[in-house]
Amino acid sequence: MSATNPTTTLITNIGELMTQDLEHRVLKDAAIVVEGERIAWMGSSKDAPAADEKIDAEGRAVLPGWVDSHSHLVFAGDRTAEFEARMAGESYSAGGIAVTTGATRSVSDAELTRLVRDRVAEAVSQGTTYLESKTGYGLDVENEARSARIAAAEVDEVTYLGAHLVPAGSDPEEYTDLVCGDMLDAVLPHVRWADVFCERGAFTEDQSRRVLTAARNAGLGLRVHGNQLGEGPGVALAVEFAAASVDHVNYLSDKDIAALAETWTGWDAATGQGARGTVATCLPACDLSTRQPLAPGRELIDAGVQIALAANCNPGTSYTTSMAFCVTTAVLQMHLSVHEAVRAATYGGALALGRESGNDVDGERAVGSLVVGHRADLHMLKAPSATHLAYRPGIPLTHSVWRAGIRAV
Ligand SMILES: N=CN[C@@H](CCC(=O)O)C(=O)O
Ligand SMILES: [Zn+2]
Repeated sequence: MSATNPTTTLITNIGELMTQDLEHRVLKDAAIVVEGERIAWMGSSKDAPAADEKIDAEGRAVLPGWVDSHSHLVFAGDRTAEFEARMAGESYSAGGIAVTTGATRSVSDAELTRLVRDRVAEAVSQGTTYLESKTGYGLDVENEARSARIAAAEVDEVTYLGAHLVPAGSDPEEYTDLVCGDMLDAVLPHVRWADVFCERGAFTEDQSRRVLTAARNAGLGLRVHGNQLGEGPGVALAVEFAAASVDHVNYLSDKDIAALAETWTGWDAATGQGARGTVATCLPACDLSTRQPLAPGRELIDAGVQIALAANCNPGTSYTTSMAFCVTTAVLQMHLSVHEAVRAATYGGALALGRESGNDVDGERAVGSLVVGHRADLHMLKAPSATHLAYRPGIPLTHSVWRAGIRAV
């Protein structure tokens, strides 16, 4: 252990340490040492070194904290009435985004910040330790820039989603110009990613292509909301632009699955080396709340596609921050194994955000897996194994959480 930072915590007597590392190791009767913000040591309890502080896990399981790579946390208001109508048989349409945009524009910066902060706290209390949020409920230059600025202060990764909906009364082509021009310039200091809702009722293939091109030229990483409400060009566009992820992916043709798989052929899963492909991000809470077919996570994995699971917290389609619920659903209804589901919600999310391997020199530590040198993002369960996440559905199983080495729960 380094002499420069004497604060070390040994967590010992871990019943199951699911590392989600490249070897997919699951250690029994394990221990882990956290030093500052990093993982300093992992191994068998009996070999554990001394530390400043010692915590007895009493046989509980420890996993990486959840990496939630898709959310829309910058909003005010809710859409209870729309949800009730949907449960009564209405179908989801993108138009509801306008309702949230009106509510979001109407609150002060301080109130919007408080709302985002409360949602982050809710997520962390359930084991989420790394969180992305999109803009997309501002939809004009001033309000998109405000959303991006507030998000940048509260979450780990910010995605620009000016291309969420064409505001009522705007010409779609002129609005797309704005998204690619002044609005992009205004958000740029605060964001690392750009996204486009490529779907009927939102942005066409051509408009989406323009948004992705402008964002790429501005140096942003790309993601796409695609194939949520029907088959469409979203996946093909994401592949064409080498996007980091395509999200939703409910309606996929065989060609879409093959195209996604093809993006991963230059990447070696055993070493994490080579060109990363496009992650398919499945959003099971959203699928249930919109009564869409669950994304074909099993087929995607079997085809060789790296997938992520994310909560997609937003007031329209998925008003939850619970990654555990997504993992449970992925096991019970999407036919993933527990290990696969936890991997998609940790390592998979990190892959989707380009944070699965880190540079330990400049502090950009990797997240989503438990490896010496990676960020100490730990999730201890009130259970002896991760299997309990699916075996005991709906039971809050978070016992404690460390985020960048700091005890958060
Ligand atoms: N599908 C597009 N965007 C959000 C929903 C936005 C809303 O309805 O407010 C989603 O990811 O599901
Ligand atoms: Zn979304």
